[in-house]
Amino acid sequence: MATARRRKIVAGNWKMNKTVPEALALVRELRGQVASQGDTVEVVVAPPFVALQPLHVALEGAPLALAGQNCHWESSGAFTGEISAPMLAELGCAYVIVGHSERRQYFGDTDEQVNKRAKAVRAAGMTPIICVGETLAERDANQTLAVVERQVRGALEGFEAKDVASFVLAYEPVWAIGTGRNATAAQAQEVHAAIRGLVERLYDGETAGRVRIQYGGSVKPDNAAELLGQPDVDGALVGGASLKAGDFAAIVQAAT
Ligand SMILES: O=C(CO)COP(=O)(O)O
Repeated sequence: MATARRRKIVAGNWKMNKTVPEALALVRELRGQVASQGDTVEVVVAPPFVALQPLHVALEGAPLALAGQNCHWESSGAFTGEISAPMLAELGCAYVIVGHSERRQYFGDTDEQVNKRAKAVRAAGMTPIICVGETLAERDANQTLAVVERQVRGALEGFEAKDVASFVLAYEPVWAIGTGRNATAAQAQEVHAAIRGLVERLYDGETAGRVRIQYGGSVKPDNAAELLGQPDVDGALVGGASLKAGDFAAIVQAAT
């Protein structure tokens, strides 16, 4: 497999948190704290949709990219309450998270829908951050690699190597999300290596060497360095700890 030098990517998934004034205050703080890491680590924030436009303006020239937390697969139409990929691109988003386990659990997102969303993101010129991960019951039943493989295959269906090489995959074990119980570095590395191996089988070594794989699930300042130090862990997708500038900046620092 090609040993490409992958630039680490740390993204904050704010989920349904922060009003617009709170979002502006958080990025104002963050901007100062992550400014110097901008070259070695890519830093991304994914606020609620309503904060995207004000943050787009506030982040002008800052080393912080914007992401949407989800999008619909059609570009427009009668889909009340939905947001399309071109709408997110217009607001300056470089990334869109698709297939987050909360979408799969609470809103019924299927592998096929995740694939359609990822295609819409790519077609709009952005990069999908495709989330996969097993539940505790699946891990206990030794199904982890089978579940993750099914999700990755489903999400990547119909994509070519050149697309996938630029994508971000995020391994987020469901049992580690918001629980304070992170996967150990060894558990994360095992699944990340399996995902990279699968990308090599589906595409080629060059693509597998370039695709970036984030770990997510209770990433905090005190466990980030060990997780991010694993050879196949190319960044972090951070929930709770991304809501505090100091904690998020410390995780970004751990990625440098
Ligand atoms: O779901 C996550 C990021 O997408 C992880 O959330 P926590 O960091 O709060 O566990």
